[in-house]
Amino acid sequence: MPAVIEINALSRNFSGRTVLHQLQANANEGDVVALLGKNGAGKTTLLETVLGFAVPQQGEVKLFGTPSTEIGAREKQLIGFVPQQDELLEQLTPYEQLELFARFQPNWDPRLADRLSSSWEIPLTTRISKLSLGQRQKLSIMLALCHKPRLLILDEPVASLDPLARRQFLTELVNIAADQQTTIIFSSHIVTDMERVANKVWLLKDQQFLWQGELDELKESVVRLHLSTEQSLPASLPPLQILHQQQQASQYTVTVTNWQPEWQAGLEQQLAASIRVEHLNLEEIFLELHR
Ligand SMILES: Nc1ncnc2c1ncn2[C@@H]1O[C@H](COP(=O)(O)OP(=O)(O)OP(=O)(O)O)[C@@H](O)[C@H]1O
Repeated sequence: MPAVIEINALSRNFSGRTVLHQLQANANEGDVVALLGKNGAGKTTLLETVLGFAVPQQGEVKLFGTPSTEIGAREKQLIGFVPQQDELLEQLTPYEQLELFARFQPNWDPRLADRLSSSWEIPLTTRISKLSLGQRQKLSIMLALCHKPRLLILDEPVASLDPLARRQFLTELVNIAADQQTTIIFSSHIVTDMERVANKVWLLKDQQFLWQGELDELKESVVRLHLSTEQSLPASLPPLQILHQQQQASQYTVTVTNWQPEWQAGLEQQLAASIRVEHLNLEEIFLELHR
């Protein structure tokens, strides 16, 4: 079975300025991918390219085994998308918008739609133009979720949601990824949320994936070492890559990548040091990688 998403040597530029360079990644059924990057790193550009909205200058993206710029109506029905700026029809009410959308979606789940609209208190009979930003965002999420997509792409879906709605939304995501084996690509600046639900991370920096792989492996690789030694530390510690280093007398704090637990004993011996390894959460890792 082909991967749900295959990104192959993908490059994008705007007016000669490279935004994405030679990206390579896969996502399979049931993967929940956290797409991370600073403002302007290229997250929206990548998601829109994955969806086939633009032809890349180099490389390609395949969805369900077909180039994303060539997918037909049948594959499109397998995709749910929450864009950064919603595309709701201002003159309709949420009820009318949901009805209209459901008409074109054979897999529409009316019970899920009823449950979400009631727990999210969507004012079903108010014109969309009169809704708050958070209510609009909830409605956009419903349109993407309720037809039971096999691929769900969410570009900053929770920026305007209150903490309660965000928590409910995350629970829905976890459920659909587990129950339906939906593949989810999720971009957000609320990194703690992503850490709760993602099993993979795609981290964009300087036009490339600085990390593309399992979240657990990233958390094992980037750690903070607390060293106590009377020796001065060498400038580099290959194969570790030092991201940041601080010293107070004989105490060093060194944040590294490429860490492997089995190296601890050898490093302690080499540096005549005792070492405590501190594991970081995803937000701390993101900050360390952007120092
Ligand atoms: N249509 C376009 N024409 C020219 N440049 C563009 C276009 N779309 C995006 N860019 C540029 O590409 C870069 C990446 O933009 P993109 O919106 O993909 O970033 P992002 O990671 O989604 O940012 P944010 O977190 O702020 O939403 C930016 O420098 C942006 O100015």
